[in-house]
Amino acid sequence: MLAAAAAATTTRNARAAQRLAGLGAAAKRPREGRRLAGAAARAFSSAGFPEHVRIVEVGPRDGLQNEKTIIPTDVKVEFIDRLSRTGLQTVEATSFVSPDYVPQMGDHRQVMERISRQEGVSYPVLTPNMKGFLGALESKAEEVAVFAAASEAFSKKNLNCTIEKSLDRFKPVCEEAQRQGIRVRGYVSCVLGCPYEGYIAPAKVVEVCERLIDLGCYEVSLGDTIGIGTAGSTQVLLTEVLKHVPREKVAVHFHDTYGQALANIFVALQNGISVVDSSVGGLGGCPFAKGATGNVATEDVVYMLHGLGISTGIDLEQLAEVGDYISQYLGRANHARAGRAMLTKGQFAPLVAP
Ligand SMILES: CC(C)(COP(=O)([O-])OP(=O)([O-])OC[C@H]1O[C@@H](n2cnc3c(N)ncnc32)[C@H](O)[C@@H]1OP(=O)([O-])[O-])[C@@H](O)C(=O)NCCC(=O)NCCSC(=O)C[C@@](C)(O)CC(=O)[O-]
Repeated sequence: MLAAAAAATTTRNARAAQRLAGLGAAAKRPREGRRLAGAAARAFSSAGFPEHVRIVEVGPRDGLQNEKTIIPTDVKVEFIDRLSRTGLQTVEATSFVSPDYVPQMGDHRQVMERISRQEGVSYPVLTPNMKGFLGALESKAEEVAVFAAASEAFSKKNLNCTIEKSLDRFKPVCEEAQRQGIRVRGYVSCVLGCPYEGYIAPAKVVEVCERLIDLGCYEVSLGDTIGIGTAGSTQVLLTEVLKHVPREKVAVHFHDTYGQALANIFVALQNGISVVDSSVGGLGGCPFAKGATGNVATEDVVYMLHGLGISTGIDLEQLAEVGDYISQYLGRANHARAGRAMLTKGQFAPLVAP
């Protein structure tokens, strides 16, 4: 399946490269790209990097949740549908949370009803408690996510309860999900720092990760909620986490406040991690972490991954168009550097095509 996904991407990227570079020069570019990607893949996979990375696109949820003006449901549906056609395997669609806390996600039911679900694409939704889970179930969600924090202060702001209480609330969610055959993903926020408490000890992150895995989460995503991490602190954290949690159950989720997200993802890849969360156009922010910027841009992550010879199954050109669509709708700058470059006339087409 991975080989098939990689082959499909190769063809799509080759076509994209031809279109973007202008046919004269492009005729050779896809071949050069493939050669480069092959050489990079050999070099990096022998150094322990994954051969394939699954991107968890969180734009429709993390990306939009902090927008102050309510976005029409039609636009959210169009956004999700466009993302689903880019080769992404996972598009986090919405949150079944209280509209008093996050008004932007108040149309969760309508979003789930109206999206065109593509085969092979998962549409997880956030469910902080049984009320949210039951709503998700009625909306035929096939995957949900519970979200804890490694910081008590953040947990109180985000979920209005302690970490322990949040885990108590997740227990019946995970049990019922298991009975219904629904996959549960876990998040841990503030893994590299908290807007209220500052430094967070890696041991605390490990403890919450282990609790989520014990509850039945198939994967835990480590959230650098305020984008404060560096390559150094990411490595220190992963060294601890990977002593206790199997590598294949760990994902990373970086915000890009300090511009370090790509470097941190590179460190995660070096540690063999193969699931990365991101938002097209670098959208996003958390209503409970003021001043933190959006997620790392998916376009930039995919460009880096393809450059390392790591397959994603994603058509980068199509993805860049979706990032542009939503940025234009929101009337804000597109924060994806690779996305902007690909869409700018006269820019060099990417050479890589894994
Ligand atoms: C969890 C609660 C609900 C607790 O909030 P609470 O006030 O303690 O809840 P409650 O159980 O006392 O209920 C209060 C009211 O909320 C209702 N309620 C209760 N549950 C739900 C629900 N699921 N959906 C809709 N309504 C709900 C409930 O029915 C009741 O309504 P009333 O009787 O007063 O009319 C609240 O704190 C909440 O909704 N928080 C939202 C947090 C959130 O969405 N944060 C952003 C996502 S996390 C994030 O961005 C970080 C992440 C994942 O991206 C990773 C990273 O970057 O770090």
